[in-house]
Amino acid sequence: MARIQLDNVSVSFPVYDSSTRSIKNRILSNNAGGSIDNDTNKHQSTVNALEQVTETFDHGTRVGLVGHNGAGKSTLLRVLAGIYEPCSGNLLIRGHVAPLFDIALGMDHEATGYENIRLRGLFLGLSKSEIDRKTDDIIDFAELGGFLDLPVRTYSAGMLLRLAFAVSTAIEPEILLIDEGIAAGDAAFLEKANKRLHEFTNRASIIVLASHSPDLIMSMCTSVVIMERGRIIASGNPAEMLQFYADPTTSAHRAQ
Ligand SMILES: Nc1ncnc2c1ncn2[C@@H]1O[C@H](COP(=O)(O)OP(=O)(O)OP(=O)(O)O)[C@@H](O)[C@H]1O
Repeated sequence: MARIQLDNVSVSFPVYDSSTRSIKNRILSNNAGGSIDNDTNKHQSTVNALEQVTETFDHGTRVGLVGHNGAGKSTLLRVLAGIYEPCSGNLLIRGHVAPLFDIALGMDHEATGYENIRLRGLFLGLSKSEIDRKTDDIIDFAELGGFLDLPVRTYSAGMLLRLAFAVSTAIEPEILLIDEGIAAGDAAFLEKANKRLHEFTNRASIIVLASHSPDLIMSMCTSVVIMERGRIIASGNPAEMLQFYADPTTSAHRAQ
């Protein structure tokens, strides 16, 4: 059974050569982003993107990550995808993780569309024989015809998206990570992509979706986690959590 367990997971980014302007920082306290630690001696700041996140997502969970800009949603998804390592804490992931963001990651812009089907497939953890079995389906779905023989640097943004989306959704996901905004491509492709996304999500055991859209959260999620400055401040059922987030008297609202 798929499972995600985060135990006091923290992620911070050192930023060198930063001007720390502490007086200005104190006057203009920021509402977005994680917390910032300044070390004036070393001209270094540290952005604390995730701080001591402890949470468990079990089989059947469809969780929405909600929070202001810079609250840590994408960082959390990237930690779950193995793109970022936690600086401290423990992370246990049981199940094959499929990230549906940075979907062109692992592609080589000098290689052809066909070659990139293999590259991206390997990047997503497919074996060579699995890629062989799925290649016809990917080609049919992408509808790029003769362009698959050309280097992908010659593709438009929408064409690249077609190819990347076709490969990314050809796998059998156990844990599906989605950052909202897979919205390039023309209308015909978007309709097809939405249908495929629906089938794809139905096959996943755990979904973690970062979104600013209450409608999307309500339609997809069984639970919601509210993030603020790198921390989880509340979690529960979607309707209650969205109400909490929209409540002008809570800190979650003031941080927007
Ligand atoms: N590569 C990086 N270097 C330095 N700071 C970073 C980096 N990536 C993210 N951060 C910081 O980490 C914090 C969390 O960012 P993150 O992208 O996770 O937020 P988010 O909740 O996804 O925001 P949004 O809703 O705007 O997409 C922010 O303060 C951001 O400035």
